[in-house]
Amino acid sequence: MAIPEFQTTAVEAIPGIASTARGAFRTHRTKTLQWRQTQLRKLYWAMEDYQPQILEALKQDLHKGDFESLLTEIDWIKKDCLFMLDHLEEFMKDDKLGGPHVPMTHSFMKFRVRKEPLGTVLIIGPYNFPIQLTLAPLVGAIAAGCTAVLKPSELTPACAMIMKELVEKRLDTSAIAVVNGGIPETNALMNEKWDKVFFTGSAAVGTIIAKKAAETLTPVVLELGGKNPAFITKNANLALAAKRLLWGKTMNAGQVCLSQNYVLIDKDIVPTFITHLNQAYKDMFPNGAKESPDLGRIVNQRHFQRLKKMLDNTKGKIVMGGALDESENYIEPTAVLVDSVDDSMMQEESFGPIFSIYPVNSLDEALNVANLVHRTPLSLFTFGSKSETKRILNEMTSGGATINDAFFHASLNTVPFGGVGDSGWGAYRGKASFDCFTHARTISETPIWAEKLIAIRYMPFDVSKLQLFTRLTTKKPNFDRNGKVVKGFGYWLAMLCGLGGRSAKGAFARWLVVLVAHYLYTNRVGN
Ligand SMILES: NC(=O)c1ccc[n+]([C@@H]2O[C@H](COP(=O)([O-])OP(=O)(O)OC[C@H]3O[C@@H](n4cnc5c(N)ncnc54)[C@H](O)[C@@H]3O)[C@@H](O)[C@H]2O)c1
Ligand SMILES: CC1=C(/C=C/C(C)=C/C=C/C(C)=C/C=C/C=C(C)/C=C/C=C(C)/C=C/C=C(\C)C=O)C(C)(C)CCC1
Repeated sequence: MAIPEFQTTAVEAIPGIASTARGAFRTHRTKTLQWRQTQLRKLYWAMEDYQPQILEALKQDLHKGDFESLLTEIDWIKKDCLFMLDHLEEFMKDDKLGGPHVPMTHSFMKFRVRKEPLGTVLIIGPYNFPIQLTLAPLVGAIAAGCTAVLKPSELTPACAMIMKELVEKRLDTSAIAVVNGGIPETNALMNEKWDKVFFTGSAAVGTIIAKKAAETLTPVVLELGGKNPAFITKNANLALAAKRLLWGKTMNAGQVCLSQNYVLIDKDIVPTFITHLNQAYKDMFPNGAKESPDLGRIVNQRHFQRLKKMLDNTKGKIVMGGALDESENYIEPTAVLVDSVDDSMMQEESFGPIFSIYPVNSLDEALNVANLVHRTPLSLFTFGSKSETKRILNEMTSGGATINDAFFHASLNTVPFGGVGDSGWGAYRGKASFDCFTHARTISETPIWAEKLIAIRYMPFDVSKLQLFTRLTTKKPNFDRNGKVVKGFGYWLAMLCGLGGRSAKGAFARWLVVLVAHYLYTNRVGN
């Protein structure tokens, strides 16, 4: 089966496509467990059956090797479908509210949280993992019972066309559609009313999307990029740090939103680190990176030129790699030793196989620089002692973080993934994907028979009844005006009854030990 030639969707057709998806949601059929399961099962098999075409499309668009395409794109989505199918019924169930959430006075009103699909959603994908980052949000949308329109990146046209075909041939086409194109088509889509827009891409375009969505108070998820730091201290295993950080910059030719932009490293260990980096490079690419069937290419000329400009403008020194070949958008994995935060290699998001090494005098300086370059990056990486790692995690935030490695925290499709601040809003993957497209709707049910009990709320009010109500529903604070915990009579009584245990479990365990000890003592041999 050949990959169809890229074709943009007619802008005039877009309102109709959106309206069909909205209409499908209004039929309520996408809310059923059966519809969700069927679509997820069909998506799973579509990924299996279209595997050869997807592999070919990823090769055409990004020169992606089969190993990466299977691991991070095709098998990723299959795993997503299976995870959702395994947990869907459990995720869809109402959360019954009781215990600490609902006081005794409200206990007969059956408070619960119902999980409702948000409605019809728009998913806008980027080019770097074109299949994963367009279809993984779709898995969440289907699981939640939403209808969806996908807008894959036009920079990976073969993948965009395969996704269109796959959706149109295998899924419920009145509920799920693919619109192909670039800016005009995305603008036309954004002129429609959505119940959520899920955008993955650059901060610049994310800003455009968020502004437009704000006009109609449409909620948005933004999965953006960042200038991600790696910290290396004298206590790190330098050979391992070099190897693992090189991995982070070679997967998908470094076109990974999470990969390190720069490495902050103690100045005394810079030469050793560079030696290890070059050794790791030789081990990974024994015949040179360009000859490797595993290393991808930069997606297009524009991005090739963007990366070339970063290298042309640097005042730093290339200490690994440095070769470029415009004819095939090839950039060798490259490290540049820099001495200023104003360097082009520090200022721009690399999103390619190039990164900078910035020597520092101390961890204090490293933290200052990192907070200055980008205070809320998508990820950060630490290589050092436990206490240094603790300090870095405490003094600098990020969407996610990995200790002793490049972006490994994002290598699992079942744990939440997202940015913080200007590297992203919202999270998905695993249960978070279901929650992302779900409205948590609190429901209560007032029993008819309870009318007398709750008549206190009606005018004319009776203050004496309010006092009783307040006594029943209000807890006394166990702290004073200075924020200090007050250990009153209740506290000491609980401690005494619990034999010093602070929780019911602890008290139970203590009493159990006492009773067993007592039993053994009274029944001891010779008694
Ligand atoms: N956090 C994440 O999960 C994540 C994942 C991948 C990429 N990224 C980020 O995405 C960026 C690279 O991806 P990209 O180049 O595909 O991003 P991009 O922002 O250029 O494009 C993303 C999408 O927006 C559309 N688009 C582009 N310009 C537009 C405009 N002016 N108006 C409306 N829509 C427009 C594109 O067609 C595409 O579908 C990097 O910054 C990277 O860090 C983030
Ligand atoms: C436990 C047993 C074994 C050991 C198995 C081991 C150690 C397996 C290790 C597997 C590894 C290293 C897997 C790495 C996976 C990396 C992935 C999936 C990376 C994904 C990256 C992504 C999705 C990037 C996303 C980018 C984004 C969102 C932005 O641009 C055996 C096998 C030894 C024996 C049995 C028991």
